[in-house]
Amino acid sequence: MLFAVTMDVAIPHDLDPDVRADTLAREKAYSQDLQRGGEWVSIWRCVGQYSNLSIFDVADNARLHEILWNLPLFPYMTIAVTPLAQHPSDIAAG
Ligand SMILES: O=C(O)C[C@H]1C=CC(=O)O1
Repeated sequence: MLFAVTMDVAIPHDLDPDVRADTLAREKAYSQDLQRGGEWVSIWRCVGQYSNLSIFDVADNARLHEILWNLPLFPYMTIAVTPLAQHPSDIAAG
């Protein structure tokens, strides 16, 4: 199942710098592991925002929830999920 997910990040300015650095490093490793595994298909920076738009290809809603819930930055994110379906005009779909 395909999902488009936007993640808006708002890390508190007074967060301990070591905690911030550790959280960001764990977030990057977590994201890249899932990208290598094929579930996190792509990640794009939303221009001018501390925000990304990502495409996920996962087994079901529960799996996407598990992935998002375990993001190291989850406590500092506002997340929006859009389920995707094939578009009838998509030439790649045949
Ligand atoms: O920078 C971000 O958009 C937040 C986050 C999501 C994955 C990742 O590596 O960082």
